[in-house]
Amino acid sequence: MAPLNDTELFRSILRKSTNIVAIAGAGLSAASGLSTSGIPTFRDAGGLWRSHDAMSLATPRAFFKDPSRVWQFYHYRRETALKAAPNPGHLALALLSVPEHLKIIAPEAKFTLVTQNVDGLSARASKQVSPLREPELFEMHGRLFDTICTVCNDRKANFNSPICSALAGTEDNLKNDSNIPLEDLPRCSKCAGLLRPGIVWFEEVPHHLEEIKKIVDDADLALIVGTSSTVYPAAGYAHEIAEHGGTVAVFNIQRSDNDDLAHFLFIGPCATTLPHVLL
Ligand SMILES: CC(C)NC(=O)[C@H](Cc1c[nH]c2ccccc12)NC(=O)[C@H](CCCC/N=C(/NCCC(=O)O)S[C@H]1O[C@H](COP(=O)(O)OP(=O)(O)OC[C@H]2O[C@@H](n3cnc4c(N)ncnc43)[C@H](O)[C@@H]2O)[C@@H](O)[C@H]1O)NC(=O)OCc1ccccc1
Ligand SMILES: [Zn+2]
Repeated sequence: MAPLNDTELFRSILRKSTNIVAIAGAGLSAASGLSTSGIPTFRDAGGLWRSHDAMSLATPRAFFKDPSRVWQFYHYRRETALKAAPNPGHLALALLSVPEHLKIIAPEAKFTLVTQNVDGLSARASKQVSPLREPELFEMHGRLFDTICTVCNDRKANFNSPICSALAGTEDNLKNDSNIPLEDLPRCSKCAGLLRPGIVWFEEVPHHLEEIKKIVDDADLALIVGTSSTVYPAAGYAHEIAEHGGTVAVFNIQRSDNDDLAHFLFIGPCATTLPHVLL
């Protein structure tokens, strides 16, 4: 059956739901960048950064082969995210984490946000709408603003800009790589070992898989927001929820792989559709 975009009907199902989970992707942050094109999604610009395929840079092999290049890639994304701010889409989802608000639109429900984004904008949105509360948020692919030591495994939050002087200004050069010596790349304050970004790269196991599995198993309503649903295990959750009789609502600027199993499809920029449907 073709997915519906009947907001009233969706709201009646939302009101009766008990376990709501949102699965978010790069499209949620698309509207947050300063430049008109916002924060590029992986697909924007053909998924390229400089002349490199962004996904091929997001692997342990790429990092250990050329840490200078991969650090320039993540430095560029850190600086872009630092200049960005949560958009109304982030805020609409963050409000679902506020019990007083959730009680109004879904009296019996629990809400959890699972994001594939590493830009930290959903966490910032939650801080904005409820400063004192730890958001029900799982950043399953890691955080741009975490570092991990490749020697002693120390994980730290690091919002320094630039994260090290050798990377300063490289974010503006969208053409060529500069070859930064290993000793000038971000180093561990404990053992001076080489730091890597606190990101889950391809072939690496995502975070919080156990907790997320329980939430997906219990979910009776899934909001699939701004994702092409091409990367697993995240891309499989909507299927699992539809299979056990849950309702799936897709929010995307265009048709995407998950539409065939969607009960609701809200086409448009999710910074507009999410507040419109949820608030
Ligand atoms: C390419 C794909 C086929 N490969 C995988 O899925 C691989 C391999 C694999 C595992 N299982 C499989 C099963 C089948 C096939 C392959 C696999 N998965 C892995 O390697 C995972 C790890 C994957 C994580 C990799 N790291 C990321 N990110 C951090 C890095 C970084 O950010 O640099 S993935 C990264 O890419 C994905 C990009 O997708 P989207 O976010 O959806 O972005 P995209 O640009 O594609 O689409 C944007 C969408 O938004 C829409 N949009 C745009 N603007 C708007 C707008 N304004 N409003 C609304 N919508 C909008 C567009 O229309 C579009 O639909 C995200 O997940 C993102 O986090 N690890 C793993 O499997 O480990 C082993 C394991 C696992 C479990 C248990 C034991 C062992
Ligand atoms: Zn260390």
